[in-house]
Amino acid sequence: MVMGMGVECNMKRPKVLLVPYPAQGHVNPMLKLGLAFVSHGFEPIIVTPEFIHRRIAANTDADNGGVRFVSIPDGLDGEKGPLDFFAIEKSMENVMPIYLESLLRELDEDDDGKVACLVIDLLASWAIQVAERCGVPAAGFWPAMQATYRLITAIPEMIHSDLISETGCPRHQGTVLSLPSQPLLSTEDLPWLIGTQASRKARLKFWTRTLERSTALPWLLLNSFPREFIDGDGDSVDEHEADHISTTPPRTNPIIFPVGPLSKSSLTTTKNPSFWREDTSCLDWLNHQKSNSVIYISFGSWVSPIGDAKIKTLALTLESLNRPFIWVLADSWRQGLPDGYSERVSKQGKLVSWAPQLQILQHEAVGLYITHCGWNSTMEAIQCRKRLLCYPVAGDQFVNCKYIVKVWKIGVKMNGLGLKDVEEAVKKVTEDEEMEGRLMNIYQRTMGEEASSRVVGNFKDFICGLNRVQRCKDDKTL
Ligand SMILES: O=c1ccn([C@@H]2O[C@H](COP(=O)(O)OP(=O)(O)O[C@H]3O[C@H](CO)[C@@H](O)[C@H](O)[C@H]3O)[C@@H](O)[C@H]2O)c(=O)[nH]1
Repeated sequence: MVMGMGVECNMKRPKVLLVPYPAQGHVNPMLKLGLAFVSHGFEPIIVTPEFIHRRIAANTDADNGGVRFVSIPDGLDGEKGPLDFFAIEKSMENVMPIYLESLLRELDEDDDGKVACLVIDLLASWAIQVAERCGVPAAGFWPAMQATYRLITAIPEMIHSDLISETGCPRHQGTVLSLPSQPLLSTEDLPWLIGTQASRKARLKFWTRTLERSTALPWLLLNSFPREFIDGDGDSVDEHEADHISTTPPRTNPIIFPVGPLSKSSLTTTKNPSFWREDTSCLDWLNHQKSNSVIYISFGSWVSPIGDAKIKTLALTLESLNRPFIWVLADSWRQGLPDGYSERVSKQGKLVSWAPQLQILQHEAVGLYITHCGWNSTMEAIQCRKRLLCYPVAGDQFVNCKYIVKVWKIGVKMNGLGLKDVEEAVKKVTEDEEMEGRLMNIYQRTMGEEASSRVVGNFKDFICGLNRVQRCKDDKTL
């Protein structure tokens, strides 16, 4: 199934197939990347599993600026409710590859232009083997910070130095890790430490397989800003207390091109492809609130629910804070709310299932953002210069939180969701008079003129590399 309009053009345009991991925080930046390819004369096609395709088709009215979306069968029943990480992994490993392969071969034989390249989200590393089988060049895509990428590439070294076990468990609680030019992280921040012992083990296996497959890639497009590591030592822990992971950066392959943050693409105003219908009524409500008064709360799209008990605690906290709020809470998470809660707070706040997040963050009535520290949300908050109250839940969010709190100092980590925890954090961020200036600094560093021109240059360098490979390929077939 195909949707979205291709750019009207008679010339043959080489195609680029973009394969995101099927989650909102991955498809959004992939679309922006696709738009960058459009501006270089390519025809980008984003390939998603059917369950995602159906959601985007039902909830997004926007034209995609010349990027096409194409679906492939996934063998999943997305109607039944949220799919978990392992169900999606099973589909990616066992069902989707043959369909991507036949789509790729079909498109490559198309008279309108051959497939020049696949851009593959490293969390969808299954597609690397498909590209290899079809003899089409492939670039990796890393949707988050380079710091997290380095942490993942350091897995073999961490096992070797006995910092973690073969199954990914930290050997000692509270061990501090030091990667060159990065803030000190603790072994508790490792991205695969989610859920039960068995799930942690399975997630580490997912990452080691990803690493093995990605060594074959010549390029990696990174959804982070150039020079991420320039002042990376915000923590004051004595270096000697840290366990060093000395061999990083360990690999020369792939060549890394920082082309982000793709959430703030200067190329276009094309909207994100929403998986859920946005409740825009909160924008009108915001217009009636005082400047800087509203707290926005969202835990992104791809977190295990924080659980009924925590939802109840946060609900009561928000009510007691007596400040206006907008809380993104999917219907499936609402059973944790106290009885009659929605009616009780209907004057104070708005509960929405899915929000126009960027527009909310851009609004002057919003003063604070309680966030799970997903990478796109973090960059959107910086774009809108909003102070952050951090409550990381899973994956890379702990690393992002370290940067927000310790390196850039534009937010505070909350120790819990109870009234005292949240009140303390609110006090700390609002009383910090220098935070405004630091937000401006990190905005300039990530999205200012110099950063933007480096991003444009990096993307051009990548395209030059791709064209060189294409010329070699063409020469060989002559
Ligand atoms: O009501 C909402 C809530 C979110 N968003 C958008 O959805 C995206 C969410 O992205 P992100 O903040 O990165 O969160 P997740 O969707 O949870 O992203 C997953 O993918 C990211 C990129 O790899 C990781 O950093 C996160 O930890 C992981 O959970 C952002 O663009 C938001 O603007 C909306 O439009 N409306």
